[in-house]
Amino acid sequence: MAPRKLAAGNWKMNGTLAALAEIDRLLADHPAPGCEVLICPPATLIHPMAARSQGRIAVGGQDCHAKTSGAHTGDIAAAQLRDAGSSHVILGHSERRTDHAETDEQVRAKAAAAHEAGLVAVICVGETEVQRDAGQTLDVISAQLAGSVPDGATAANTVIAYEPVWAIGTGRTPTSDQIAEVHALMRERLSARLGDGADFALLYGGSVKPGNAAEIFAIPHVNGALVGGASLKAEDFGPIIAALSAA
Ligand SMILES: O=C(CO)COP(=O)(O)O
Repeated sequence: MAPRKLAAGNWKMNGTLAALAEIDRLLADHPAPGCEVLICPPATLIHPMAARSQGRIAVGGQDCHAKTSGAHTGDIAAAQLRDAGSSHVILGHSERRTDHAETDEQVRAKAAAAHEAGLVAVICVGETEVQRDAGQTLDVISAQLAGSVPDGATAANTVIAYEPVWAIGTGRTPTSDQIAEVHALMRERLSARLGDGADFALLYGGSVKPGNAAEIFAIPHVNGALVGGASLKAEDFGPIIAALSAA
């Protein structure tokens, strides 16, 4: 099995019901994309987006709790995401690691909960600019992978996204060689630890735009993208989907 190609959008804390018009535009402009398409909107939009996309676009959450239910005000269980129409959930995004002090251990527990609920976990890793400048990138990625990916991870239930923190929302991207180096390392680490590590979809994320998508998708072991700002509008996300379909 070759890794699947996945164009994933992370809407972060953006969008109200009116933004679902972008789904209609995407479906009209790309009726039969040559890759999987996933959008992870704010939790308030999961159910209406799933209803609107009729299974033609996968819908996901941006976080879940490690427990199945209980007294956790403001949190959402993986099974609740699934019940609302999600098939995926982003976990360990750097904004959650920073804003909510999430640790690798917590991300690992959340991913196990996601798997238990039948969701695909999109687990994020990435170095800060200070860590890159200090030459620690490969060590940081190795440690995050080892700590955040649960033992039950398979290519079917887990996707890994490499998102350098300094490239998120900045318009800056690593060089192709820098992305290739990290993706090769991730492939090697997953293959060493998990039976089907060669088949995991590995995404790049951080300032992916229509103008740089084709170049990024040509890099070995890049099987798609996790797109923030450019996933909000069909006119931007559409060309990224087209570039991945053609890759
Ligand atoms: O964080 C990201 C996706 O999860 C990337 O965001 P941008 O594409 O806006 O840089």
